Amino acid sequence: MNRTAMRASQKDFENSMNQVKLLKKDPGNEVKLKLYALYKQATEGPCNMPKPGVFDLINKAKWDAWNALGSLPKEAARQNYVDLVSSLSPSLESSSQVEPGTDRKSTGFETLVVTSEDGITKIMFNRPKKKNAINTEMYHEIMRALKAASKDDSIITVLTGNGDYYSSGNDLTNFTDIPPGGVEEKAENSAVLLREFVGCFIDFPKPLIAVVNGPAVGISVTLLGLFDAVYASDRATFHTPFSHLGQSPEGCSSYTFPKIMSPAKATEMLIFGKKLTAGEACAQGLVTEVFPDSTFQKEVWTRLKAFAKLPPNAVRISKEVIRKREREKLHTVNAEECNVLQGRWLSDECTNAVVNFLSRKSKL
Ligand SMILES: CCCCCCCCCCC/C=C/C(=O)SCCNC(=O)CCNC(=O)[C@H](O)C(C)(C)COP(=O)(O)OP(=O)(O)OC[C@H]1O[C@@H](n2cnc3c(N)ncnc32)[C@H](O)[C@@H]1OP(=O)(O)O
Repeated sequence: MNRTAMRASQKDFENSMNQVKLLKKDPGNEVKLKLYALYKQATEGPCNMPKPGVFDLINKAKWDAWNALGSLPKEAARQNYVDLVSSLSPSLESSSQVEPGTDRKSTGFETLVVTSEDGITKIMFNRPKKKNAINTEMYHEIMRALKAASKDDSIITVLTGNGDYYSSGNDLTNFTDIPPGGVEEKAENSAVLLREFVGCFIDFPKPLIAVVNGPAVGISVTLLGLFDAVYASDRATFHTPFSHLGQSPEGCSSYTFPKIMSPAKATEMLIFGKKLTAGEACAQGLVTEVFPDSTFQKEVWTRLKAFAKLPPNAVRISKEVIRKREREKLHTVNAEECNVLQGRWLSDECTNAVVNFLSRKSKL
């Protein structure tokens, strides 16, 4: 039906708003911005809000889209909204039909799938469409899952990723939701969050195993220095491009990496951003063993199930004996790294790198 000659009623408008919620496929940022702008124009009229600051990327993009509609009348905006939604209709389907393996809640977590069986608690990053980038919610959920795993009856805990990536590290959109207190407050809160997050890995009482199913970036790599074993597919790569991002090492890697792989090799990774293959990471001691991707899951899980049959108290006590001497030192290093990073996040070097990624000008 050609709706352009018609005037959309309030009911049509409301129906379209409901249809948007049922979109199966993400229509993309450009369409979402258009929908947002038309909705605001249809309900509030022309944009007369103050322009958001340069760091507030998402709100600035929304403001730009709304402001670009100028003095378009409310009725016309309502009609354009209805037309735009109806043009998206091929992708309108019930949200219950979402395929498995997408970013949907399955176990009380939005960003993780956490399962426990055969003496193993598995924490799987579950944002495959975003390469398992760690957003603020995921930082909190990982901490919650680790705290629960430390108390459950499993013998070992495993972290892995859903999809083709292990994790692409910190979600760079974490830089965009700036609170009323401004970017300084955001940096301060983020340093507190990061310190608590890394602290959960330092204090974890059971063997912590990484099953690195694909490329790993940033904090998902640095944390590996705090794991008890790291098994990697030969598809995995290990990349810590902190200087490129105007940032500095975290996850205690400024301390663990030089110890694990020698100061010079750690420098190549942490300062110069050298990306290691799984084989190279194994040669440097960061990875315990590499498996061909075709047999990776089968071989690793067979091995982990055997580990999980060991006597639980012996396993836990041995981990304590191996790790306890280092714990205090690691907490000190963690605090220092977070402190330095807090300053880095406010630097032009970091801001430019994040803006370039978010405006699609750069990728690693
Ligand atoms: C003011 C202070 C606030 C600070 C808050 C910080 C809190 C704690 C920080 C702790 C310190 C951590 C540091 C790090 O981890 S540094 C590493 C950061 N990661 C990156 O820089 C990776 C960026 N991603 C890429 O370069 C590429 O996406 C990648 C090479 C990983 C994959 O490329 P490919 O072409 O294969 O795939 P796409 O780029 O198309 O990716 C698919 C979609 O996923 C989105 N994506 C992927 N990674 C990230 C990410 N890290 N952050 C945000 N979004 C990510 C990508 O944009 C695509 O999305 P769309 O489909 O919507 O376009």
